[in-house]
Amino acid sequence: MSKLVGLVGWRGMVGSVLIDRMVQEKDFDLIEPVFFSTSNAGGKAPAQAKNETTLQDANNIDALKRCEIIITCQGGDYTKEVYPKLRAAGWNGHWIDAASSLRMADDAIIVLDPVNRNVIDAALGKGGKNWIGGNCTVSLMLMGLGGLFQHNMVEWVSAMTYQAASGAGAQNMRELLSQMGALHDAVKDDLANPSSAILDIDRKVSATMRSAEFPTKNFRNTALAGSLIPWIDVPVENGQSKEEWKGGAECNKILGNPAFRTAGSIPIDGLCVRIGAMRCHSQGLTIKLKKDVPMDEIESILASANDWVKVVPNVREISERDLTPAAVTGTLTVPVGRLHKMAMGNDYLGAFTVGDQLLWGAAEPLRRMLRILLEA
Ligand SMILES: NC(=O)C1=CN([C@@H]2O[C@H](COP(=O)(O)OP(=O)(O)OC[C@H]3O[C@@H](n4cnc5c(N)ncnc54)[C@H](OP(=O)(O)O)[C@@H]3O)[C@@H](O)[C@H]2O)C=CC1
Ligand SMILES: N[C@@H](CC(=O)OP(=O)(O)O)C(=O)O
Repeated sequence: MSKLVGLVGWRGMVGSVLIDRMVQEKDFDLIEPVFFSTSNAGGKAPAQAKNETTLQDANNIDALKRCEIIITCQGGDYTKEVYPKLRAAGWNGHWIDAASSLRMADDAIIVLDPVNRNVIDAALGKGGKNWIGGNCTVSLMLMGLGGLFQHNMVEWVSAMTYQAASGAGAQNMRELLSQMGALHDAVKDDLANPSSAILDIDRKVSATMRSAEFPTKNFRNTALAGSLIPWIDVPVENGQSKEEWKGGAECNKILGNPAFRTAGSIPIDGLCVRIGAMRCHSQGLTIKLKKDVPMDEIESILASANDWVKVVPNVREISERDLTPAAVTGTLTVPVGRLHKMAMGNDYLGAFTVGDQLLWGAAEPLRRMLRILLEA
């Protein structure tokens, strides 16, 4: 008989991408899904439902307890509220979660199986039950650079990120487009006139961006369209934002290394910046290698690390075509390019990588963890 799998948060942004991928990969053929809701218990479950066609209450511990596996994309507040109650009620099933709340817990594994299948298998062998998706920026960097870590070639990494609006949520994606529209509206007539002065256009754009009417509620009163935001998430120690802290903390945990900032861990740090892309995060990377390795060897190590990474030759036209959010969005491909030895020395590697933050950055590692559990 198929395992009873509870799905919470399936109609949100990450959840919808997860369901799409589960349909594409025919995962529903292997499970008996139970759909939960925090807002519409008793309503009709989506088309993928089989025997359980009614939405269950996502806050009802007894209803959740029936499931052998629960996947949640509902968010951190839901996890903090429901997960402890479920375990306290004696539930011993597998918990697969997109939210960050449990990531650094000792009994949780951050799942990214093309990179850390060994860590997942070891935890499974010891009876592990908590499988948490990593931060999108972290997962995408490891999908791109996985080969270098696998071959123990990395002394440290500096990551400068260019993160999409989707990372902040669905409302922020909408607000980015509203901002773009407002800027265009402000200069529509001037653009239609080929002889209008560009500095007049620019003045109107700047005035619109700074006006009180510009739609900025979701981006904390800051313009993103035509601008950028050099801070993501709350401040933590050492002048870092939490998004920057996750780079070091989560990468080391995913790789099974000692804890970040302790002996034997890999220093990973940088600056995380929001830009006006829709759903692809990009990163400019400076990688200090443990030794000088020839470029052709580096390229072949990167390219063979997993089935989704794609090495893009360091050629202008190919980079402009293949190494952009516009090219990558909605795909599982993680291109890595701009590969070159840097002016600081032959053991310094420059790289640029792009990835869809709702696929490998959020939904796909969860879906693949479900498959691992179903096949175990
Ligand atoms: N956004 C991202 O890039 C990433 C997010 N995550 C994590 O995933 C979790 C969910 O994020 P995200 O998918 O962005 O959250 P959403 O806000 O899109 O969805 C969360 C929940 O909101 C409820 N909801 C209320 N109104 C609507 C509506 N109009 N349309 C759809 N759902 C609605 C739904 O619950 P219900 O059906 O019960 O009413 C839904 O499951 C968070 O913990 C986040 O940290 C992880 C990685 C990346
Ligand atoms: N913080 C990420 C998105 C995200 O949800 O991250 P996390 O899963 O670590 O909370 C971003 O803004 O791009």
